[in-house]
Amino acid sequence: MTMKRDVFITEVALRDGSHVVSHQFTVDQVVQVAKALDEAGVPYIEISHGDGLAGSSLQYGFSHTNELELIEAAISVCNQAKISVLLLPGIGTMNDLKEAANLGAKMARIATHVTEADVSAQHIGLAKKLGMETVGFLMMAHSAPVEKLVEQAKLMESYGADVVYVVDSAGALLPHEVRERISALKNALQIEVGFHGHNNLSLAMANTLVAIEEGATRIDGSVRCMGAGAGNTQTEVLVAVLDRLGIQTGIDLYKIMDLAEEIVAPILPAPQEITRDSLILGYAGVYSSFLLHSQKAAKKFGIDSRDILIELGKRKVVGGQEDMIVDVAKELVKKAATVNN
Ligand SMILES: C[C@H](O)CC(=O)C(=O)O
Ligand SMILES: [Mn+2]
Repeated sequence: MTMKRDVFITEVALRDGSHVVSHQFTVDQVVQVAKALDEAGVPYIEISHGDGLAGSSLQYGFSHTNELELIEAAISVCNQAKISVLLLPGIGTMNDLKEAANLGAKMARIATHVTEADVSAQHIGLAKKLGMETVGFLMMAHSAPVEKLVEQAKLMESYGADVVYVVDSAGALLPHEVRERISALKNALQIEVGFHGHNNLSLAMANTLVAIEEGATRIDGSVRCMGAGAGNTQTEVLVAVLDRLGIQTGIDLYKIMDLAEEIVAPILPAPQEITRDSLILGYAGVYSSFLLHSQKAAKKFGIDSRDILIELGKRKVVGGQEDMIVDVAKELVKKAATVNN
């Protein structure tokens, strides 16, 4: 029997949550989480390095286990859930996508900075050719005006995307800004619209509900908020809230609560909360995955990680510019030395 779903949830703890464990997921962890998500009725489970396919590198952090091995292992234990992969053109290649599709990944999410959708044309085209459900993922959506977002989403639609997402990578969007963006996309596009939130300003749930009110039907969540920064919209809470609203997700509430408590919570290095640093991410509009890199640099150079993050926000740094974190830290140290002399 096919499950009626009003909203389709993509669980991202095994991809966005990879940032939380510095990309050290093991096969055993992935198998346990994916199996339980599948049994709970989650329709899509994303698995890749936190920065997408082929993200394992000095720049982004090396993975413990090759992501293709993780994808293969997850597919082997899922009966109904489809495995999704994330790919950032320039990090992942066409070949990486082909390998994931050959293993059985059914959905490809092609992620670009919100103003750079044109670099997704080839990858969206290839994903469609490979028979994958294809999503355009417009990151750092707070950093461009609504008209720009619409223009870029239309490009992704024209390349063949089945869905376009508003991605609040920095957890910086306020509810009225989510409303404007989702409603503009709903008016301009023929395809489905999605929303991916981060909880740095404690607004992930509110923003997700606004997105659904405006017609978004694809929603990302992470169990126990296991995602970069303060994490994403908490999946098990979202399932409960949507159930109260009479919106069907097809996900079993008790089962997703149990897996959150018994399987995911023990994997977290610390419970996900809004710390002063993750709050600054949302406040300054900085990519959530810069958190751990900035904390590391702050420790190394003996400065306040908030100062690094605020400066990165001023410079409007985008994903892929992780090397700027150390540059900024060095400049701050130099500036402080000049002031003190
Ligand atoms: C590569 C990023 O971590 C993608 C994402 O989840 C975001 O921009 O948010
Ligand atoms: Mn994210």
